[in-house]
Amino acid sequence: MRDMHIVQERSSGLSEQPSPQPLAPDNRVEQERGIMSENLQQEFDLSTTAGKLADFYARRERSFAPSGEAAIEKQHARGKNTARERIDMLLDEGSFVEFDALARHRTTAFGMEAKKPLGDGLVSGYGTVDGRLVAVYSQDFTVYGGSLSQVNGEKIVKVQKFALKNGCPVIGINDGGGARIQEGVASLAMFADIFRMNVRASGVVPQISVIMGPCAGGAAYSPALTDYIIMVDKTSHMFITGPDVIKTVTGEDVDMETLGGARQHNSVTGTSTYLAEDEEDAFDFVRELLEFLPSNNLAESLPLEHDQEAQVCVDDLDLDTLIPDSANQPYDMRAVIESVVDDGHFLEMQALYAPNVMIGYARVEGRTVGIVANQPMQFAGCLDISASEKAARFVRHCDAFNIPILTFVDVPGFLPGTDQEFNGIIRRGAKLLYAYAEATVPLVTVITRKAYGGAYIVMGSKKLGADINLAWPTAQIGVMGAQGAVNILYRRELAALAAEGGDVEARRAELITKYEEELLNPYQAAELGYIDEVIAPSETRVRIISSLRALHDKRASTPAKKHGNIPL
Ligand SMILES: CC(C)(COP(=O)(O)OP(=O)(O)OC[C@H]1O[C@@H](n2cnc3c(N)ncnc32)[C@H](O)[C@@H]1OP(=O)(O)O)[C@@H](O)C(=O)NCCC(=O)NCCSC(=O)CC(=O)O
Repeated sequence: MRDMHIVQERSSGLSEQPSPQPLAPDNRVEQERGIMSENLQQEFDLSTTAGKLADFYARRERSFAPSGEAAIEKQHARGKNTARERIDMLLDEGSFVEFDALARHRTTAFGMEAKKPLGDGLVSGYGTVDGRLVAVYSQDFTVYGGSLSQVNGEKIVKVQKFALKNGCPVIGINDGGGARIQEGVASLAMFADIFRMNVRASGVVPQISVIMGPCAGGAAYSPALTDYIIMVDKTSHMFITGPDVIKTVTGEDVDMETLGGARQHNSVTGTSTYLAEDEEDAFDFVRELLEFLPSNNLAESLPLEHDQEAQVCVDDLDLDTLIPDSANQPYDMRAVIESVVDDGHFLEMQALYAPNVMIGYARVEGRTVGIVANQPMQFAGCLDISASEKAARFVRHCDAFNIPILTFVDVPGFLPGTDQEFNGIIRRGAKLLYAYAEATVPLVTVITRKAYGGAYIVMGSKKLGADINLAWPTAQIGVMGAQGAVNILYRRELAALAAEGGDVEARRAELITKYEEELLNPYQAAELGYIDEVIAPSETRVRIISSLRALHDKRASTPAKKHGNIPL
């Protein structure tokens, strides 16, 4: 019989799967066997069973710190945890089962045969988070700077395949110097295998990358192919070419933090999903994210207990006074989201990037929903290139993993300007159209105020495929805002009035009021069936509950094809 840890599960409220049984012995067991580290280098009598076991335990013990204690201290001094400590921080206690702990590189170049640390710079295997299976790998910076070798690349591919076969998320913890220089193309080629597996797994199992050190060159492209990238403030850096190469080629001076620090990738490039304060915060975020996600594209995310009342309650009434009388005055769309989801809890993704649109997860009656919402507090909620791409990728992710999407609309249009036009808003804004139009998951859209022009169509409109479209009495659904419409429709009349010396502004104001009353409301859309129901704001939570109940078993089919051709 084997000695094993008792697997201690986090108490999460999730219904739990049987956990894998860990094999790694704890220290007490090792002590009883009398083979603690001071004895590790001794010779064993391999002609006896006891000697073979002692030799095995010694090898395994060595694999836990392949570069020795000094290297671990150096890693700590950098403000970073080791590859193993990180896995322990992420997984349920004692649940980690390691693969390939005894793997070694096969390179002889540059005297490398003299240094063949066990595990070859990567700790990998499987374990559980909140009792649910995950595959994991973690680069060990203490071994050749965590660089990617042929052997540790094969280890990564092994856990990717394991995740794909067993339908579990795969989490990669990155802390490495890219391709192992001494191995040349043997190392480079492994990137291709890893990228291909990233692409095969895309849309099948959730893929999460946690960046906890350098992640440069080719190494940056594997995280880029995954669904989420979590970066730790100050200690993580991603870039394709580093400061030295940039200086040589372009003459630009740039430091690591400015080039590829966590803040840059969270607020400017949109590469990162979450800016973690420290490593603990990063893993807290990953665990919470995993709670919202299904394990694979054929599974549902696990429902949690909830105490939602399916009828309007006192707290719901706050929404009836949220929308300002003036259409130009902003309000916080987050208040709408928080008032309709369970416990007011919204886990926002990419909060620092393109904040004019918010994306993230919440629950309704205990079940995961994806949320896409214009934010009138930022650029008046306009859609621009960054917001369109951010929301498009999220919609496609939710669709791939069967997560219903709630869309909250207050959008005055696409952001005007030559900057947007020259940077390709036609092509890049079309991504969001594409994403909504191809989505087959339940789609529920609520228009709170402005829904103008093409942006109205994009944001989960009825004809684009949404299942249930709701609007508040404050909704303004039209081709454009009143000012712009009046200036176009009555240009001649207003010019003639100006030439006669008449009161142009008074007439303009009169025409604006007429346009607003006749066309900027939800009722024309409701007459045409593009809005299924006009509801009081306070009825929104209850109506979302009933909509999602009704759509739970939605079936939708799409024509057979290899794949579409989304504008990229
Ligand atoms: C990753 C780093 C920023 C970390 O800098 P630090 O100052 O923190 O640490 P350091 O330089 O002392 O490195 C720690 C140990 O790791 C080793 N080391 C670092 N990177 C390595 C690599 N790619 N291959 C083999 N060993 C490597 C160092 O020699 C050192 O070994 P020891 O402890 O024995 O002294 C830097 O080492 C670095 O810039 N490395 C090279 C990155 C790179 O250019 N990679 C190739 C990318 S090309 C690629 O991936 C393909 C492509 O893009 O096309």
